[in-house]
Amino acid sequence: MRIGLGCDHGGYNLKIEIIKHLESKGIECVDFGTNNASDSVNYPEYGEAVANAVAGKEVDYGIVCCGTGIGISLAANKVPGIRCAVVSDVFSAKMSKAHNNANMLSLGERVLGRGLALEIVEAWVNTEFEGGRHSNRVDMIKAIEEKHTK
Ligand SMILES: O=C[C@H](O)[C@H](O)[C@H](O)COP(=O)(O)O
Repeated sequence: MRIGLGCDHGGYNLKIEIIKHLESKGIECVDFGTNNASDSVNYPEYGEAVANAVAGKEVDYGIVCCGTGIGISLAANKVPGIRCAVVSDVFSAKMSKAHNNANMLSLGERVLGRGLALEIVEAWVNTEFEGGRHSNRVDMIKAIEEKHTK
């Protein structure tokens, strides 16, 4: 599995912890920046970069971090084909994959402690989409996207 990661300055330290964790499990990580926590940058740039890589199948999934996880997820979700879930608990992390087939996860460094954040990542990475009745609903999300991008 190959995962793309991105963040702004507010999510940088959490992103580094996540990369360390994923690499320790043998998961390949591609880092789309930013590269430090001290220079103020704009989260839409990094949300879009990771989302483009996911949509273009350069990576299998994306994980993004900012202060709250909200802004960077909003940017990522503007890229067609992206379903980026902002998550702050383990149950929602599992459901975002199992029911919503989220292809990106977004976390807030100013919201979550390191331990919970890594548990969320672990749960999300190890959960599969259940398909079945949920496939139709995910297709309906795609149909909305198509209706509004024509
Ligand atoms: O949703 C946006 C993110 O939480 C940003 O990380 C946050 O707005 C950055 O704030 P500041 O520029 O005050 O560090």
